[in-house]
Amino acid sequence: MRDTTDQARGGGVAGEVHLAVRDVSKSFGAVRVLHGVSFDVHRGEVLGILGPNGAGKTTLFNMISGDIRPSGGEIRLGNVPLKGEPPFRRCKMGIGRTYQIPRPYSGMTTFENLLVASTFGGGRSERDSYDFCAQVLEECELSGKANLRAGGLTLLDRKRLELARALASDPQLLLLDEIAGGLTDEESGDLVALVRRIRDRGVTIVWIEHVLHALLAVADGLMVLNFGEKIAEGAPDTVIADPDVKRVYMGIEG
Ligand SMILES: Nc1ncnc2c1ncn2[C@@H]1O[C@H](COP(=O)(O)OP(=O)(O)OP(=O)(O)O)[C@@H](O)[C@H]1O
Repeated sequence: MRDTTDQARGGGVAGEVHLAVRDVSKSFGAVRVLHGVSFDVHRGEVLGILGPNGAGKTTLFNMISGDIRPSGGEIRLGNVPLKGEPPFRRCKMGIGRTYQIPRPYSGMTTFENLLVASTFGGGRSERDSYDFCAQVLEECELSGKANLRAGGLTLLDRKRLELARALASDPQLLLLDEIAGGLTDEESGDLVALVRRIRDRGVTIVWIEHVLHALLAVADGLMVLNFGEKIAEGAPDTVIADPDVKRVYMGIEG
């Protein structure tokens, strides 16, 4: 049985603010990486985050997941300030994430990787985890790979496993960091279909991605970062037509 209530895990009503980021900044020593970034993500929404290399996108995720602390500002899950909550608590509160470079336990099987995420990350009992992880494997089209060592999987399957591990903690807010990078068009199409299925279950998704067509296929809204500052936010069509975005992100002079 879970040791956290649905409310404590950020359970709530579709459409309400699920994640609130307010005036968040981060500096590493004298290097300012993010400055005064604010945005909301509504429950059930898919927000895509774009920005050139080094814009501060992953740093933002690291602060939401609790891997690093902001230098200033506030992050709230619903109405709950996340300040002071360590990553494992945030995971139990319903925040799941993937890493840009997949981080499976390579010596364990695919299924064992999910069990670890489900029991330690999601707080499920081992007994409950077996059925739950089998469902996640099926959803991520990894059932046939359940007993293979994670270290021997193809790139697509490693990306699927990275996503499956995040899902095994049963998140209500899922942070995806460049899961389509390096895949063929067909493979990234499969991944988009999977992200849509997860969204259709009501999971809120924030997706950092350079593969624009993958993001545009599923995002309800886009936000663009450049040199640590938000330069655009809104409906996908409006954002990609924005002259600043074209110049900065796509290298097109308007
Ligand atoms: N722990 C750290 N110490 C010092 N500098 C860091 C640290 N983490 C990130 N940075 C710097 O912060 C900046 C933003 O990095 P970040 O990884 O957030 O960018 P990004 O937008 O995710 O880029 P990419 O698209 O290449 O993944 C970079 O200049 C990076 O070198």
